[in-house]
Amino acid sequence: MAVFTSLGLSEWLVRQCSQMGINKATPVQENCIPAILEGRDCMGCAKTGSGKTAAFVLPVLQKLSEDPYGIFCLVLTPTRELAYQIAEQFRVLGKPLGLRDCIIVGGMDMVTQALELSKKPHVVVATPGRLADHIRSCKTFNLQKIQFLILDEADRLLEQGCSDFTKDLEVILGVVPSKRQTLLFSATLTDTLQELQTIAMNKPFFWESKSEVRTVDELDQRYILTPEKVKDSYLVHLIQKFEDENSDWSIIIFTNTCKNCQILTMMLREFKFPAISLHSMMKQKQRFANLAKFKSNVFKILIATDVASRGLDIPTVQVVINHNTPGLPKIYIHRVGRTARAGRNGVSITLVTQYDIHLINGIEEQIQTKLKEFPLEEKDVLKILTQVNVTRRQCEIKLESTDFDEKKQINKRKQMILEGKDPDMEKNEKETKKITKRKLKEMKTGHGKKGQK
Ligand SMILES: Nc1ncnc2c1ncn2[C@@H]1O[C@H](COP(=O)(O)OP(=O)(O)OP(=O)(O)O)[C@@H](O)[C@H]1O
Repeated sequence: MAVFTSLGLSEWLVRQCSQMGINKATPVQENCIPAILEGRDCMGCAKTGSGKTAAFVLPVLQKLSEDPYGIFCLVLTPTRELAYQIAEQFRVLGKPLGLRDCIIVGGMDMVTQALELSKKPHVVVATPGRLADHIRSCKTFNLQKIQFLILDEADRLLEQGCSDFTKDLEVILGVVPSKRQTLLFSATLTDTLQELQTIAMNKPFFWESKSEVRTVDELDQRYILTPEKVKDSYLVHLIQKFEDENSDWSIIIFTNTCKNCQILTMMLREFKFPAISLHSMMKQKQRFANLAKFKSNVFKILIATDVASRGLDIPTVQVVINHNTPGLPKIYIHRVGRTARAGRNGVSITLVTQYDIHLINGIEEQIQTKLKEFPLEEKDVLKILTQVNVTRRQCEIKLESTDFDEKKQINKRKQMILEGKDPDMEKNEKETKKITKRKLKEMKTGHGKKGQK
């Protein structure tokens, strides 16, 4: 590994790194930093926890110190928690510069953010939706002079699907100068390479870690094959085992929906485990508070949806449990990447039902590694089966008596309004589509309801 001075970084930055305990550059840093300092656009694809953040923060700070003015750099990232984490790296490494940063994310006060933007911070770290809202509604700042546009978790930002950033990105790309340096980073860039190249237009320097295996060597990847209805018992048993065998432990459990996240948290608390949740139906302040409690080890278990699967850097996490098998290999790669970071060891355990075996095959093919079975005594798990399932059912009933589902509906409607859609019209259209689909199916099979013509 190279020392930072040999990469062209100034003394003061090398000193800042060493104060943070960073003395030698990781491969992604060694390769991308000189290219960025030369003024090139850059695409960096390196494994989770390999120091991609510093690979862009350090050269930006160096350039900023040579010609400081605001707003100098814009960083876009898919989640709010990640925006805070990136801003913190800028702040710590850029301390001697008196760096001024500003974080623009949803769920926080817009007026305060607008005021901060108008003060021309050096670095703006934002989630695309909220920044696009500011661009549409506010004329007190502009991004016309930025030197750097950075897309962290770039493939996620360009992905189309449930939370689609493309419209917001269009708004943002419409107001940043075409003469700029564009830096794109992720552990999984390759699927969206084509789209990314349209953003980094100037023959970007592309660096990808060479290894075929797409997860880190220090990660011990395991699976447990379980029937759906025994899954929770395996989870409770696993956590009990970690608690019994380790004095210092912390676990992230990923699950597929906000509701499941909430129910699992309630259930694990019934079993007296120190669990806390993180999902998108929580108020933003609560999300930050819960993450802080987990980071400081007050709570040793974080149960999260994929809102926490990318980028979060919590070195103490030793275990990641996938309560559901991720549908896409790249989601798996990011989830399990929350442990075994920066050379540390870690374990990931994926709970696999008989319906998920094809997903595991797909994951293994992509990561070029075979998962190994996690050894457990099944009879110990079956002993707690009834108790766990009864507790889960009680938690489900408890949650149903709250307004959780109602809140979900309200959030969905709010989201549609923000996207310029009419929630009632959308609902009617959906209903009509459903009815048409059903009728077509009935016509095909000739099984109309009795009495229907
Ligand atoms: N050169 C280095 N030597 C040792 N540790 C480093 C070095 N560079 C960064 N780190 C540390 O490694 C950890 C992971 O870095 P970072 O969060 O940037 O990873 P990443 O590659 O962005 O991961 P992900 O793909 O999960 O977002 C951080 O705690 C960071 O401080």
